[in-house]
Amino acid sequence: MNLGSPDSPEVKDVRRYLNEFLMDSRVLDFPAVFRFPLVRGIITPFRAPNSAKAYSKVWRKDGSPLIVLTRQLADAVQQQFDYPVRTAMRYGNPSPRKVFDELLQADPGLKEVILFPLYPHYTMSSYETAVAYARAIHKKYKYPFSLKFVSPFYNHPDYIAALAARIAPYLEQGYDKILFSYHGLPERHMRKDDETISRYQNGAKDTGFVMPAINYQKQCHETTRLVAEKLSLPENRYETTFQSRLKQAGNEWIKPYTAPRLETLPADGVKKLLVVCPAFINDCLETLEEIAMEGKHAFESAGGEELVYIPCLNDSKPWTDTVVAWVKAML
Ligand SMILES: C=CC1=C(C)c2cc3[nH]c(cc4nc(cc5[nH]c(cc1n2)c(C)c5CCC(=O)O)C(CCC(=O)O)=C4C)c(C)c3C=C
Ligand SMILES: [Fe+2]
Repeated sequence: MNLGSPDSPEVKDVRRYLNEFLMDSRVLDFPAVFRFPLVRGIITPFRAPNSAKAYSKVWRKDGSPLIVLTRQLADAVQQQFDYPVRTAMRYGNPSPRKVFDELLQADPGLKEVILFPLYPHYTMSSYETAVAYARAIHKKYKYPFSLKFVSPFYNHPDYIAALAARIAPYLEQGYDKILFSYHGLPERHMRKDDETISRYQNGAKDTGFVMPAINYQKQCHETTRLVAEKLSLPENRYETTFQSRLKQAGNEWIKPYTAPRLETLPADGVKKLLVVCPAFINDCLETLEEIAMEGKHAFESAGGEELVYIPCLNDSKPWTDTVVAWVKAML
């Protein structure tokens, strides 16, 4: 299960998608009476035309990169797996309901579905909303099978090894610095996540998955640390930043921000920059447009010689093998 995309890069479809996404109380966590006018009256009308232009730049013949690449991962997993493998999206299509219906139609005796949220890091606006939504649909429509969840995996040795294998060939080409750029979050979300984590640690909450003991920001730093250790990166050759800030969701997001850092790195002597985005399992708007296009332009206009974007894990062999192994271990 991944985040989801609009059905097309047309403004009307992007508008519908943004409305669904931003009305999620785990994403824009303001009380509903403020959220509704903010999303419908301010954010979506202004953002939809710009986002539609951005989507058009990366849209493929067969659809949005996020949807197509998630499907390719599922197909690669299916090659090694006897049970049906399907993709579902938190927002837009295909919805968990459609996928649950199809699975049940194909096998009316279906006993169990294992849901794999394609988010390495736990936070309420990504992993938690995917799990909560799938659970709500499962309960509402009284599906006769049980649901199990793959836990967040930001520090799992197999995920770290798959990331290191993805990055290693790029290091051989030579580089001054490698930037680990993660999706950003409003500071406010971090405080809420900290409360959820401590409630869970005190045993008051049974989540059905293994809740990390540390918050999103710390999970991201831990991913960077473990990958750097695995690749023996010297400390002065890598940094962690946070991208994709939506100002209307709150002024203070977790820092440092990716965009301004890309503009100051050349003045710090960084000529060749590698960028990897470990919070995203599949390439999408936020990696292909924001980093590989806009970020590259910003870095190179500020005096950098070259920004090389390292693609997400997608359906790379070490990652596909990891997905297969983890799910088989849960059967
Ligand atoms: C309050 C706003 C947002 C929070 C919090 C947020 C968290 C978050 N998002 C992802 C993963 C993705 N986000 C993507 C797009 C996207 N994200 C936001 C806002 C928040 N995200 C918006 C408005 C959009 C839409 C596009 C745009 O207008 O910029 C995507 C790409 C989707 C695609 O179709 O390609 C992904 C993936 C995570 C992992 C996360 C929390 C850690
Ligand atoms: Fe996002």
